[in-house]
Amino acid sequence: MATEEVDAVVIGMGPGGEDVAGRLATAGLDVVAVESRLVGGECPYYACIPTKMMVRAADALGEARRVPELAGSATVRPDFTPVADRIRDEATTGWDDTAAVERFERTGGRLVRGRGRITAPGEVTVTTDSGPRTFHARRAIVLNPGTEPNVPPIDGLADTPYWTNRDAVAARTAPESLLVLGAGPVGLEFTQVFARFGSAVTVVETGERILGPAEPEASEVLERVLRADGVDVRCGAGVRRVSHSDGRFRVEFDEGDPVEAERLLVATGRRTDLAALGVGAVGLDEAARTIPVDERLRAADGVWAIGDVTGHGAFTHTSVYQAPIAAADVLGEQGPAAEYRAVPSVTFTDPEVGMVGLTDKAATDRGLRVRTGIAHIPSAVRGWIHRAGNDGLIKVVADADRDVLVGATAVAPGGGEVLGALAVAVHAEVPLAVLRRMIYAYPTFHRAISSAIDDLDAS
Ligand SMILES: Cc1cc2nc3c(=O)[nH]c(=O)nc-3n(C[C@H](O)[C@H](O)[C@H](O)COP(=O)(O)OP(=O)(O)OC[C@H]3O[C@@H](n4cnc5c(N)ncnc54)[C@H](O)[C@@H]3O)c2cc1C
Ligand SMILES: NC(=O)c1ccc[n+]([C@@H]2O[C@H](COP(=O)([O-])OP(=O)(O)OC[C@H]3O[C@@H](n4cnc5c(N)ncnc54)[C@H](O)[C@@H]3O)[C@@H](O)[C@H]2O)c1
Repeated sequence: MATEEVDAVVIGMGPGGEDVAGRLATAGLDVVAVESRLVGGECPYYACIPTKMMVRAADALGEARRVPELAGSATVRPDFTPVADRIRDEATTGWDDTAAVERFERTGGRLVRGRGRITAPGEVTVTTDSGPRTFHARRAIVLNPGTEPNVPPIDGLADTPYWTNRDAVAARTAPESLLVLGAGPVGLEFTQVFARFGSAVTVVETGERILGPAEPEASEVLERVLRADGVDVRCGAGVRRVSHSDGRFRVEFDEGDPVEAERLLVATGRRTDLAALGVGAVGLDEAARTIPVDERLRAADGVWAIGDVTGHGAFTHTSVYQAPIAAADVLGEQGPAAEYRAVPSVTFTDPEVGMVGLTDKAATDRGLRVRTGIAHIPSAVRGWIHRAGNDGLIKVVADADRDVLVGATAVAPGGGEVLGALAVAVHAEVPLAVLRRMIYAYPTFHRAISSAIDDLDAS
């Protein structure tokens, strides 16, 4: 088998891989991109985009149900078909990546469909349907393998037709009943969507609260809202056994009664497989979960890594933030280095949970002298006007020694949008004195930021 000489090989065409491969090819490099599934990765076909189409529809149902409290009457009869059609036709084109492949090939790059593995320094071997192909990358190997759903080793689970996010986004109907394992962002977005479409949903979390890494006050608000949506929320619950018969799942717990449901969604986090990627060949730890990278995304000599696998936040915006930095470094160009003090994230429930920087606990664990302030949305003017669906709060975390915000959480209608101002404050390390004297539009949800900062002063 002859080795093919190229300038760069990109393994994995997630959002970041697609970006970096396109940039390198546009710059004139001979680029081979290796993708085993769909060009574009998890986000457009199985994650961000289809789930947010679901969320948009579920939000419309949620708002319509608030009409009686605010504006007369409305009859809501949920139908999942428009959502399923939109995901199939608009978001994923029937899970077909032709347009993305053509977009990449227009940059001059070549796509090789198959699984890539580093087989020696500078060498990638791709297992394709027509046999292995080996490439020698003169300048760079860029790794963007993303993550796979993590399926816990629960007795019986592997033998059942459980769903992961990849199955749930392809649903044609909302199940009559759904049991969700895991109350992280994935589990909670699906939980609320299907609950609002009429499924009887139970969400089971081994941790002591939902959305564990968030501020506890955010978890509390969201749990209350989910319960009001009719969701059975079970925290601190150990699953002992899962079985499936006659079209129904049965889940047994370490304590308490078993639960039966038509569908079971496993949303218990993500996993990587660095051994399969062959990173040991370039001196990296194959047993690790993530690939450590420097501020230019360098992982080893001639190897860069971007996206979820770097462990800097499993978000599309992280992957596409890192991609141009890595591409510039491969091309030997000057440019800004990666900084992660203000990585934002939004869990797109209603209310949205926007977070940036450090939580109170994370800042305290780092040894900072922390002060926090909270403003509750229902008692802010806009929240009071909003009434139905006004659950939420803004919590700010300040470094008392430097008088800047190091983290913030916005749980609110449009909490992800409210987060924008807080993300600027944390990223740019805007002095608290400046945040105190600026003008916040009246009556907006984001005006509650100034109340949270006042609360900080009072604490
Ligand atoms: C249900 C869900 C909802 C989400 N919602 C959001 C959201 O709203 N906002 C947000 O920012 N993030 C969201 N995320 C996270 C987001 O999907 C990821 O962070 C994003 O896809 C970026 O991942 P990535 O670039 O690391 O690679 P991925 O998108 O995971 O793509 C990696 C690609 O590499 C390929 N690959 C892997 N190994 C190999 C190999 N050896 N050879 C060839 N190809 C390989 C895979 O097939 C895949 O296509 C969500 C995730 C899930 C699961
Ligand atoms: N809106 C967004 O930006 C968005 C949306 C979805 C996902 N994501 C990203 O995708 C990643 C994966 O999300 P996720 O929610 O799958 O993972 P996660 O790791 O955030 O949450 C998984 C949850 O499952 C629980 N769990 C683990 N084992 C369990 C078991 N056996 N039974 C019950 N619960 C169990 C964990 O305690 C945890 O709370 C996240 O890191 C997030 O960054 C982002």
